[in-house]
Amino acid sequence: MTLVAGVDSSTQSCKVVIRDAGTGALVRQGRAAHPDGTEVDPEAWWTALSEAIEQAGGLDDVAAVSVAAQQHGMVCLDESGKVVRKALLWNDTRSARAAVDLVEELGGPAKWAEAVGSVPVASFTVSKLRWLAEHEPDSARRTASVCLPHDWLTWRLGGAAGELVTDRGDASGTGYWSPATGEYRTDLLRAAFGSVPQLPRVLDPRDGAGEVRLARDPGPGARLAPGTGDNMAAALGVGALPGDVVVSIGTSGTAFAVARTPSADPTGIVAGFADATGRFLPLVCTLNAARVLDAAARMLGVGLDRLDELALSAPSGAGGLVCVPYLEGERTPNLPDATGSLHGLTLGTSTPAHLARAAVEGMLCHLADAFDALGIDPARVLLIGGGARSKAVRRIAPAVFGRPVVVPTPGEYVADGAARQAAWLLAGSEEPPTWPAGGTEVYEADPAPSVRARYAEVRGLS
Ligand SMILES: Nc1ncnc2c1ncn2[C@@H]1O[C@H](COP(=O)(O)OP(=O)(O)O)[C@@H](O)[C@H]1O
Ligand SMILES: O=C(CO)[C@@H](O)[C@H](O)COP(=O)(O)O
Repeated sequence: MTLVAGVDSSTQSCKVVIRDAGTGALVRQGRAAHPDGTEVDPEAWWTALSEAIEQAGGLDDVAAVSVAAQQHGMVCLDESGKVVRKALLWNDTRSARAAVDLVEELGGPAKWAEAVGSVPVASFTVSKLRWLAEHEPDSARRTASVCLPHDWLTWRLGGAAGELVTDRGDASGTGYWSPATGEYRTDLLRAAFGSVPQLPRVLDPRDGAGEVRLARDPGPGARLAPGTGDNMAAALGVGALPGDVVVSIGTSGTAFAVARTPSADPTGIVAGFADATGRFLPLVCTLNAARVLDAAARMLGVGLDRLDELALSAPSGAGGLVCVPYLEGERTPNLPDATGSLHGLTLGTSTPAHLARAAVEGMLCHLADAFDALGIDPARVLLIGGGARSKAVRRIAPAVFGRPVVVPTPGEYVADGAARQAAWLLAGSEEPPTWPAGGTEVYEADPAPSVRARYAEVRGLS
């Protein structure tokens, strides 16, 4: 049996799966937590990855490894390859003003969409680099190269030697690489940052990224696949086909689809990303998703299972109580300084059950807005991510989305997608290897348009 490893280094944690390259069967797995916060020393990702690998039984018998990670994070390295400052993550909104300035300077959002398929908001690497140049000029001066979390972890796995590499999917989240032309827009980077640091070489989906070289293992190691952004890996892991929309409820909420042609939304709501197979991945991202449920459970002093029970015991629409869940500011709509709010508190709705229901419905209405913005009438809506483990989410989602939702067996689809990419590298085939599809459950419910309507009424008041 030939083994492959897939890594998901996402916002809250690092997960490693080890699978049979031929059948896709899960053999071993491990996970470790990431620190809280929107700026993180990349060394903490390395520590978590090492712990998760150890827990998964090591890589000694693994033939290929691929790393998928949270998109957009700004990792700046100096001449000697040392990290210049903590990485600013996708959900760090200090670069919001920088994004506004960049959009204005290029002549408006449509110009950016045309140039790189997306319009910068605080999340994009290009906005973070502008922020760095303006607020920490010393760090900016010491920055010899810039890469993304998955690029940096891949480089570390390769022994922190040799060139930095990335892939189309993750490069498309920088704001200075065009999915339509497949080229860096160093002119945009220079205009944003004042200079052009060294950038990772963008690999094709089937290229190799070297070999794993860990200090304790001086011999030839496993082959490294290009890796990709976590959403691109999730599309591969869940086996999304053109015609599907995937809704992921992780730290971020995302709605995305596999497309054959690049997109360029001049409103900036849909980011025109590339995927990990040579296709494209139009995507809408929110800053607030699974952690809305964590916050509601914390406020109620209960665990997530009890939150589910409470939410399911309350009436649809929570008696008019609506939660607008902008707890970390928001990216879609672009309201970086927004806060969350509750509308419709009465004596009747002041109960734990109503609050739990409002949190679940508010989070889902927010995601349904993201789904609508994609403008796709899909054959299937697939619900994945940590939040899809919630019974209340699975039961209420079809009512809020107004259509059935397909919930794949809870699993680590980002890490699985990375593992599939690693198996693809070994196979050398035209398309990724086909692994048997896992189980799914279809959830159906009567549509509840009044829940969406009430949410739409109050969302602008936040
Ligand atoms: N049963 C559950 N009910 C609700 N939320 C859950 C459940 N299990 C996990 N989660 C939430 O999912 C989130 C983690 O999801 P994940 O997709 O791993 O995030 P990320 O990839 O962004 O780190 C956490 O906020 C966690 O509380
Ligand atoms: O910024 C985006 C997508 O553009 C986020 O989806 C990040 O990629 C973080 O993902 P999770 O940690 O929530 O999976």
